[in-house]
Amino acid sequence: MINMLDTVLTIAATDSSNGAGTTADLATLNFFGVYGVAAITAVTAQNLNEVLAVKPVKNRIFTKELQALSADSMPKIKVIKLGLIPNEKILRTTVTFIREQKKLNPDILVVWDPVAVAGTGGELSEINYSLWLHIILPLVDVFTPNLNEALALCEGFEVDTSGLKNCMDSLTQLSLYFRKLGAGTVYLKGGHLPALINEDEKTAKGRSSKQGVSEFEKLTSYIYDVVVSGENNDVYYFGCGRFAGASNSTGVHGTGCIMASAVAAMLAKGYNAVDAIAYAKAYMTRGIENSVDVGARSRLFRHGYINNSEMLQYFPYMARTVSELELICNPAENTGFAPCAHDLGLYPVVDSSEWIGILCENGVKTMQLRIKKPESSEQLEQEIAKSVKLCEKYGARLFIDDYYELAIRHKAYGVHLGQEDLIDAKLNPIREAGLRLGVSTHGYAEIARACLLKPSYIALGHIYPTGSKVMASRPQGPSKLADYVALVDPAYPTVAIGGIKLHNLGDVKSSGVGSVAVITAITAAPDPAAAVREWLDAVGAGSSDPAVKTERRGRTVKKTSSGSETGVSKSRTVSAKKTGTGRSASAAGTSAKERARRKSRSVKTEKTSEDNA
Ligand SMILES: Cc1ncc(COP(=O)(O)OP(=O)(O)O)c(N)n1
Ligand SMILES: Cc1nc(C(=O)O)sc1CCOP(=O)(O)O
Ligand SMILES: [Mg+2]
Repeated sequence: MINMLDTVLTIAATDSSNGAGTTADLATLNFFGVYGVAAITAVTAQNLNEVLAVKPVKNRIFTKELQALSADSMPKIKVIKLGLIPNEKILRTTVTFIREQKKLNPDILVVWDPVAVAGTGGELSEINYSLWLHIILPLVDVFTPNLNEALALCEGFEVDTSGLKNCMDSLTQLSLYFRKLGAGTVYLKGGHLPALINEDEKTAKGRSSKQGVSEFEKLTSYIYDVVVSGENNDVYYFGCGRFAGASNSTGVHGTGCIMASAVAAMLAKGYNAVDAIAYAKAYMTRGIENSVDVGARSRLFRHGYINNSEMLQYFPYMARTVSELELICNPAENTGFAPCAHDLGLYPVVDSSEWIGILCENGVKTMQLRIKKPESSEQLEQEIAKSVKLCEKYGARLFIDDYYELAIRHKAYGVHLGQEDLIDAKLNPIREAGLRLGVSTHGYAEIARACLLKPSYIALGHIYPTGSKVMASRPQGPSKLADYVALVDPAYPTVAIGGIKLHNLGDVKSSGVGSVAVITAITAAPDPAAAVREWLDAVGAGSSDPAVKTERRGRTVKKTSSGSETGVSKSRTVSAKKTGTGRSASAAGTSAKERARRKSRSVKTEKTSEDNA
């Protein structure tokens, strides 16, 4: 269903082939359930081989289009997406229009895809954008150049392709150039990177990393996009497999337009820029892998929006550091964390062993010790040791928040880490000790990062406003919670957290989430023991853990068919259902490496008979 109030205006040219331009933009917006309107800047005659003609519309007509679309009789525009602008006259009118619109509605967002050359090679615009960057970029909230476009706009910049780390640093510097000129979020798409790698580096396959994957392989087998966003120039690396099916063509027609429209749609739906990019990227991967070869130089993208576990296989991975990004290149070594029950039940989060005792005595089977201000390191360690003993006695699962080294030392059941914690945490010792890992997420991008780490569960927060923690993000609400659960379940157990009380529990449970984490609903209750019992009645204590088969806490190590070791037993897999007609590109086009990676995304937990009881 299209929400007519989430309106996106695309300012772009037509494409007679409908692969790119305004019609592709409108198709994309439609699939995302937002309402699209268009102001045409030029008419182009194109097919999947070439651009035959570009005819700019008269500036007078273009001005009227904008006037018509901004009239009171139209839904309010939430996002403006800029595509092909053929000449300076149209660009000037566009800049004036955006300034006026931002004055009337400061919340309006602008996405700019700097189209200058068609994917098939034809020149589309006569504008020298380098001269305009300082005027346009301060008006732009999300800037989406591909690497070729970015390099054309930053004359003299050379990408350092000598290894993944240097390359990512270099792409970050390039993104920062646009940020300094005023762009909001910069989303630099790295698909064209292999073309920049020189002959010496191609033959330097011997320069292998310690994992045995050469730097050349790392740079060419996967696509890395760099996103720089926020006041502190936070860097996000998005990585995904390379679609091999497009290698002997100019690729899939219109992907730049479709990507920018997908981002615009997600912004109109209220997602932040980084989450919008994460989901839009999944949409792109799905459409590219199912693209159709009609015997032309470029392929036809296949649209289609879904939001459930089928989409997970197309999701990018997100990393905050290059060493995290390396996990993408070494799927066989990225074995994931020990599994836990799919349904963890009521999951109180408390700050002392005294509370842990109360929870254990009243039948809680999953809990977390979260001490934010320990009196001393000795007191902290004693509290952890005492809590572990209590939980062992009562057969309860104890996760330790933040202090993973102490959790390992005292053999806790698991560890819970947030996105910031993950930047410095050493994950290998946690994995090797067989402890479970729970990871906090607050939207699609963080879910994409969690999936890269293959944790034991994924926490989804914060659902409602909470007084227990200062949050950087907005409350997600039960509807987004349901979307996130649909995406990651059954691959990962899910835990909802943040502002959950008995009065909103019904909506939380309707999302299908496997566990409910609460602080104040129990710790601030007048009679905490009674509150625990009431919550246990409402949520349950969860199910038993998967069978314990190895030396410590049940990590069943199996060989996959590809021969790599995984830390989980695979009882179910999330299968890709191929949609529509025509030749599906997936089987033919997806590289063996990518298929292996997909395989490693199969279901993370075992569903025991108790799970289904
Ligand atoms: C179950 C669960 N979910 C989320 C959190 C929050 O963890 P984090 O983001 O690391 O924040 P702090 O709790 O450390 O403030 C959690 N603790 N438990
Ligand atoms: C510790 C914590 N983490 C959150 C997240 O979203 O990551 S919300 C939260 C506080 C939860 O407390 P209450 O149940 O009192 O709202
Ligand atoms: Mg933390």
